[in-house]
Amino acid sequence: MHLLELQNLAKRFDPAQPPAVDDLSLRVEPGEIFGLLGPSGCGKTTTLRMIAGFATPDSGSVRLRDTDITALPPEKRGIGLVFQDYALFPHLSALRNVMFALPQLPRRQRRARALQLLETVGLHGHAEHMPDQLSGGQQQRIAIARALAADPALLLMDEPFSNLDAALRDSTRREIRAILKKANINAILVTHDQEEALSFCDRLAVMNHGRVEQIGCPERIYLHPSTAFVAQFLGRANLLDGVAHGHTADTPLGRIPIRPCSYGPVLLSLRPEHLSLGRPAAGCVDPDDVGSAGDSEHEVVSAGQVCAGVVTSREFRGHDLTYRVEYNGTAYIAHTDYTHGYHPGDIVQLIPREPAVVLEDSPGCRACSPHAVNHGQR
Ligand SMILES: Nc1ncnc2c1ncn2[C@@H]1O[C@H](COP(=O)(O)OP(=O)(O)OP(=O)(O)O)[C@@H](O)[C@H]1O
Repeated sequence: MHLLELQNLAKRFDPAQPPAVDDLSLRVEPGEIFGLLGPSGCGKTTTLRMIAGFATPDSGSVRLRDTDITALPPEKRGIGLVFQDYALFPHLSALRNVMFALPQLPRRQRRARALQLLETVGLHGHAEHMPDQLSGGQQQRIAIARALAADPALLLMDEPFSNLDAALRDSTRREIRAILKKANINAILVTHDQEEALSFCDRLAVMNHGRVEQIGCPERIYLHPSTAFVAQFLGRANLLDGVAHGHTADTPLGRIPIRPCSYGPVLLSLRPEHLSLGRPAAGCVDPDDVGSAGDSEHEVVSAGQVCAGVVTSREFRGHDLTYRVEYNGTAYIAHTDYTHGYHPGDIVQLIPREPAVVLEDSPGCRACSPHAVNHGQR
């Protein structure tokens, strides 16, 4: 049984505009922390609001533990909510903020249950503190304790870390993931922050224009993006046109390995960390000489040759270096370790270290087997 199943959900606010959510289907499994990731306006919050019952879908259904909850009011759904602004009562202590969410219990039990929930989120020792005596991360943990008071089947978190500064955001994210996992709480995180989604979620859906572009675990989506949008939204990507011949393709960088096996015109994604730089080999082409009159030796760059470009920028990032290299009018990005000593103006070879990924937006490409270009849900 799936924990949550969204089937063909659609929502349009303005008939003159494209739908905010367009035929969206996905499943969340028990025990999972699931992410909805995408740029601003792609429909993440509208999807979350339809799950919570604050927005009514134009069509489609929401099923929680095999029960259709599409028509149920929010308070009957058994779903908890955590917002980015915590929404704590400033005049109530941490304990009383949580007790407020337990009106159904007698006072003594309320106190005991609230203390238990504070313990779950690691704030037992802060029960009597007022919200303004707590850090943003601690306030968010109280908001989570409060959302867990009703023992929800699912916790929805809308950009819960975006009000925290960078250092606190990282540690709060780690702590809250550990809390949710330890207490076996199912959660859906909405975020536009790709690093947050990759590190916090077990699986995620990447959304664009109200639709799901790809669903899968973070590694899978990062290493095997299905579309150019996913490749570029999750980090940086070099996009290359090519013609595939099975496990290789002819591209502007020469003949390079690809995956999965394909034939015909392809669009490829190559992560910057999968492109390394080297000193140009003897006989490698100086880009300024390519096609220059009277230099027959260098006039044509043959397929299969790994070619040389010019370093146009070098960005030191501590753990690695980012280079921009211009070759034949195209800028390529390469991440290398910090021991590389190239500088703007240097002539370097661009060397793919991993196979480039064939994207589903490839024009007219044929996969070697029916499933080879299916990037799947997991
Ligand atoms: N109540 C509403 N009335 C009219 N249009 C709306 C309403 N809510 C959302 N929209 C529109 O629907 C689209 C999707 O909005 P939504 O808030 O779901 O996106 P999002 O991905 O959550 O964006 P963000 O990350 O900026 O919050 C946007 O174009 C938005 O302007």
